[in-house]
Formats: sequence, C-alpha cells, structure tokens
Amino acid sequence: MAGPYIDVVKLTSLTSAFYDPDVLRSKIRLLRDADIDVCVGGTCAEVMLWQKVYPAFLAKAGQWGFTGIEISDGTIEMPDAMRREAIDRALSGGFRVFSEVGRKEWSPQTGLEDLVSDLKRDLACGVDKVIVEAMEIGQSVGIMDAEGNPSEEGLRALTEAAGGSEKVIFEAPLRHQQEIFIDRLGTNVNLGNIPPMEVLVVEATRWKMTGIPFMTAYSANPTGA
Ligand SMILES: O=C(O)[C@H](CS(=O)(=O)O)OP(=O)(O)O
Repeated sequence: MAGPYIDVVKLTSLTSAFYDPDVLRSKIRLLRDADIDVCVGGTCAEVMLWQKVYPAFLAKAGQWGFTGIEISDGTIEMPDAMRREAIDRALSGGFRVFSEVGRKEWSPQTGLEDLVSDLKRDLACGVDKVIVEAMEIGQSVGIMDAEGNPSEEGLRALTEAAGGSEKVIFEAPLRHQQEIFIDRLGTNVNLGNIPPMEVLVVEATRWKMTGIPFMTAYSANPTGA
C-alpha cells in the first residue's frame, strides 16, 4: 500500500540472516515487483568484512535478490582502503551502494567535521547516497541532540558538502525530526529509518508542509485510489 512512497527497504542490521528462507524470498520478490530496492543492513556487511567473508556475502546477497548494499563503520574500525575496496566490490557486483556516516555509540569520531569528510570521501568513491546515522532511536547520535533535534549546523554542513540534499539520506525515525528535515530541506528530502507503519504518515507530513490542499493529494494519488 505504501509502495509508491518508498525507494529503498533495508532489512536492518543482521535480521535477514534469521528469516525463514521462503519468507525472505517472497518478501524480496514483493518489494522488487513494486520497484523498490532492497538493501542489507550495514551492520551485516560490517560483520562479513570483519569475518573476512565479504566477497561470498556479496554473491549470496545477489542470489537472494538484494539490490542494495550498505557500507558503514557503525560498530567496527574501518580503514579508508578497506572501505573503498568494499564499496568498489559492491559496485562491481551491480549493487546500488549506500554508505553510512556516523557511529552507533557516542565517540569523538562522531564530530561534524568527521561526518562531513566521511561523506565527501564516500561520494568520491561513487556511492549512490550517503546515509547520516541516527539509528532507530534517533536521539543522542550523529547530528541529533538528546531530544532528537538535528543540529542546524549539521544540516547545513552536510548538505553543502554533498552539493544539496539529493545525495543524502537522513535517518529520522521520530516525527518531530521528520518535520524539521522537511521544513529545512524541502518536501522531497530523503528520510531513512522510517518504520513501515509510518510511511504514509511521513508522506502526509510532506504534503501538509507544502501547504498543498489535501484534495489535490486525493486527485493525484499515484495508487489511483
Ligand atoms: O544504522 C541503522 O540505522 C540500522 C539500525 S540501528 O542502528 O541498529 O538502530 O543499522 P543497520 O545495521 O545499518 O541496519
């Protein structure tokens, strides 16, 4: 039902390893039939790199029908050369490659300057889009403060570094922060970590904040309903 409003579904973290195979296959098929990319969680790729089985993992992900790979260093240290190679291999394997900047725990490495230079490095490596880490909690991580408000300086610096917001996906699981991103960066800003049940709410928020009368939304509804 929410398909027209979704570009990519991430089977988060390591969860795809624990699906019943038939369920995983049919879920991926359903998403692909709706023209939605399906991506493996970044933590999963981190584990595969750490265990030195990354090439086999890419092959398997392709066989399952995943179309996206996320390269992150949320839980492991990843030298630049290793990151570049991981991105290159995924690109050569025909995947859409998303990278993620920011760590899953507070550390000096989550400073804004590091996020900006990591974003620039990854875009130069040819990733499709760079995800800004906010996890599923959305608070006290990356550019989010303890209440889940993104820093204005962070928004500005990251979008400037990316030449606009088109190449950036801001993880924004909380409603008030979704509104802030839409207000500051426009209706079509890429938002990530939207729980499946919230997709239509986010779409309605995008419309609400453009000020377009909802009757227009009913007429333009791409589902034809
Ligand atoms: O980085 C993410 O957004 C996700 C979910 S969380 O950080 O575990 O809340 O992790 P990922 O491993 O990229 O799916």
